[in-house]
Amino acid sequence: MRKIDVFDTTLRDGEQSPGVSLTQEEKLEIARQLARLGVDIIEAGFAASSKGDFEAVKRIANEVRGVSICSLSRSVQSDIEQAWEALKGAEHPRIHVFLATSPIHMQYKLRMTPEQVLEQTDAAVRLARKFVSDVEFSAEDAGRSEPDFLVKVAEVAAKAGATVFNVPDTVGYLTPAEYANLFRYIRENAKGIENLKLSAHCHDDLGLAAANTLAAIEAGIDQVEGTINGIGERAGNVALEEVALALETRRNIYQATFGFDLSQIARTSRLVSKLTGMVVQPNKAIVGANAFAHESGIHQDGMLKEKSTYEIIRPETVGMADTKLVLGKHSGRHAFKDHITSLGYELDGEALNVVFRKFKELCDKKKYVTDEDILSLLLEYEVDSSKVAYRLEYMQVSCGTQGIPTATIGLVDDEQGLLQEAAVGNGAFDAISNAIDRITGEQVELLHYQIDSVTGGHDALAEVRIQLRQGEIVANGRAVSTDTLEAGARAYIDAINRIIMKRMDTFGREYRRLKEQVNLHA
Ligand SMILES: CC(=O)SCCNC(=O)CCNC(=O)[C@H](O)C(C)(C)COP(=O)(O)OP(=O)(O)OC[C@H]1O[C@@H](n2cnc3c(N)ncnc32)[C@H](O)[C@@H]1OP(=O)(O)O
Ligand SMILES: CC(C)C(=O)C(=O)O
Repeated sequence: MRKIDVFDTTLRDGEQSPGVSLTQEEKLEIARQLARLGVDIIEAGFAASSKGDFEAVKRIANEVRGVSICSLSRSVQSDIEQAWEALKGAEHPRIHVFLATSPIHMQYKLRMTPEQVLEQTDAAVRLARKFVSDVEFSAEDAGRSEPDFLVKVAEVAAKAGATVFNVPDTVGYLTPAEYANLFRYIRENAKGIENLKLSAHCHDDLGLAAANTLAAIEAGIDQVEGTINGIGERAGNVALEEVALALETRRNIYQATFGFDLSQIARTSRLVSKLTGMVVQPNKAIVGANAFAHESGIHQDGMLKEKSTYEIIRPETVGMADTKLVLGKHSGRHAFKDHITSLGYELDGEALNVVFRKFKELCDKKKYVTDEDILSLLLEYEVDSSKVAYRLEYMQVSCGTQGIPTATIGLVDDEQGLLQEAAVGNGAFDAISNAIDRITGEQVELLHYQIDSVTGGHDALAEVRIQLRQGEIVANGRAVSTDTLEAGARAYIDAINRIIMKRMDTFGREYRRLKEQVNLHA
């Protein structure tokens, strides 16, 4: 297995993401975690760019051991000197000098001729080599540079003492085949670069950063540059965790490794996301919240039977929590049953069908169905009073700032079928309860009405609890719905049904008492 050097630039190119600015402490914390992950070189910053960056590079150089610490530097004397000042305390210091080599950059940005670029490359690398034995030279915008000119730059850099020649696709322009061919071209045509390590540095402007990096690896390069979570200038850099896992999962193709402790990937990703404020998109490969989540019934069924049906990487390999079977509108009975079993419920047959149907209805109303929602459905099923008397068939409510609140209610009773009534009230719920009272003919007193949100958000389930009294009998009703008025109506009906249940039970007990008395006297 070929070992590829990993050059992490989360703290330099990653910090160039708009809006990201890390403190010294934060940079140090990330650098320590990168060392734990197993990167080979940490580009700690651009020492000459600001006092803060200088100090951060210096601290990381002094405090992080076991890895090379590097500072970026323009090909100018003062930048290189400052890089060295900052890196002095490092166990393995590297100075990374760069100069653009594409016609566009040379003409418009640097206002230099190709000859001047060659001269400055030579001078910059030679100066850096006076301070350190490890010097990387980057031909900025190599992706849009003339291959023959790059060959010349590589030769000059190698002769001046560079150890690494980086070929950045600075603007993410190349395709995988073009990038791979560029490396082959340089390796085959440049003279005296046998000891020069070739390095890939990809940006994701066309979403090709990972594909380009892998193509470069296939072309035999020695070093990969990238960032954690793919953060960086514009669309970002290649995400190192993606390449690491591609190498791991497709060893048969690449036969190369980063040598990472893969179990540190999730932790590193979370740390970088937290400290930079760059949120990881849920569907991001390897480290996104959905990367190991399965929502649809067919996939969940497959996962329950054999994980390899839909998973090419085990989440624990990268330190993520176990696979999530997310329950949603696309889930099936297998996954639903498995999930409620994990919540401590054993349902089968018709009972499972009833709760599963209610779950599907809820999924059509709510974006995310949480465990609390499911527990509410299960509770509602367990204590379903509609088996005793009334069930809500429909309700229609009219209310507003003007006019009288009015409710039309349709209840079903197994013996009498559909029963309908309308009523007005002081408010919408009052109108609803009056219409229900008309249908049931029950004389009840409302003792308590309480509404709570089961979960958060606009589509949260509302839970209504109601207490009613009829003479000596007090009964509680409870219901949940995404509609607060519907939850109120169902809770009210639930309480009435329980009053009826209790009354029947009381009559039953009285009947049994009288019957026992008659038997005693007989
Ligand atoms: C592809 C990359 O990611 S490259 C790294 C990009 N990162 C950064 O730029 C972040 C840090 N940068 C900074 O803080 C500032 O740009 C500084 C401190 C480096 C320079 O600031 P200033 O002196 O104000 O110059 P400014 O940034 O406006 O312009 C850049 C100058 O450097 C020159 N330059 C650009 N690249 C190089 C290079 N590799 N070597 C030498 N000179 C260079 C430009 O031609 C321009 O020179 P000019 O002033 O003669 O026209
Ligand atoms: C400085 C170089 C390596 C760079 O960041 C780029 O070209 O994208």
